[in-house]
Amino acid sequence: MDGLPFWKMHGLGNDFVVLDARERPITIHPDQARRIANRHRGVGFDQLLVIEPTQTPGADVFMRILNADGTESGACGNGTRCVAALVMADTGAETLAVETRAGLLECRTAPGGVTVDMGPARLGWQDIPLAHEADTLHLPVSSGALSDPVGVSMGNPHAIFFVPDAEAVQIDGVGPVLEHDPLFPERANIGVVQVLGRDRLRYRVWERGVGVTQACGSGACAGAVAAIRRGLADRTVFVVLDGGDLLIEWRESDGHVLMTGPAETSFAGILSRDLLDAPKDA
Ligand SMILES: N[C@H](CCC[C@H](N)C(=O)O)C(=O)O
Repeated sequence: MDGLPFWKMHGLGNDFVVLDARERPITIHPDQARRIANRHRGVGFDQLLVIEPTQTPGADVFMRILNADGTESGACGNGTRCVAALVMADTGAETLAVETRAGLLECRTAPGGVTVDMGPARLGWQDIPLAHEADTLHLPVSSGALSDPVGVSMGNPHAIFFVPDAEAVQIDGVGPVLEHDPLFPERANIGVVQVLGRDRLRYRVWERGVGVTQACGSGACAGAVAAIRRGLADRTVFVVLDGGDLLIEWRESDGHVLMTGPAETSFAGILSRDLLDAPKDA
């Protein structure tokens, strides 16, 4: 059966369909992405990641990131670990430079998985971006019991709300409302953080273009940066997500955020032509 090979991978349960376009171009339209993302009629994924060649000096590959709703993202931390693990296993390299829309991410093998330099945390209101000037340490947006978040971009927009009990938040209720708040012209990933200690944060997420996921690497980075900016955590913290823990360091010397965690392959498969030639209204 003619079709398109893929790998199904995940980082702490944040799951991906990975396509390798290094040898031949692959174009996935938003409606095709939505069809493949469908967990009943397709394969199912939080993000679809396409590995592409790049001419950018210093970069080894380009990684295109599509959310389950077909929208593009500039960052995907868990996905970057998975793509890096796949390509490094293929080439035998111990390091890899992954280019995304948001910049060049240096990856290296680490005990238990992969360390990614996610680049600098972007803290200015235009970087998030916001619809108008605001103090990114105290954003003027709220819904239900959530209010007064910190805005951080890791190449994608995040609003981080601090709560006394992360498990008590009805994130599938407030998440979609906040994701689409007019303060966020490009929408936003919505994170809730409960501080467990100066070196440990509990983080749950409503992802832009996806919904509730088991983990969000860029969100864990944003949550750590937000907690450190608020004086609630030290510069190296464990972030406890539904799917497991990530180690995050917000490096003092250059403001870069380092994320270390697992990258796992579930299976390899073939996307059938039926799925790829999906009707345009999929
Ligand atoms: N799961 C990804 C985040 C994807 C963010 C995406 N939902 C967006 O539109 O920014 C991560 O591990 O960083």
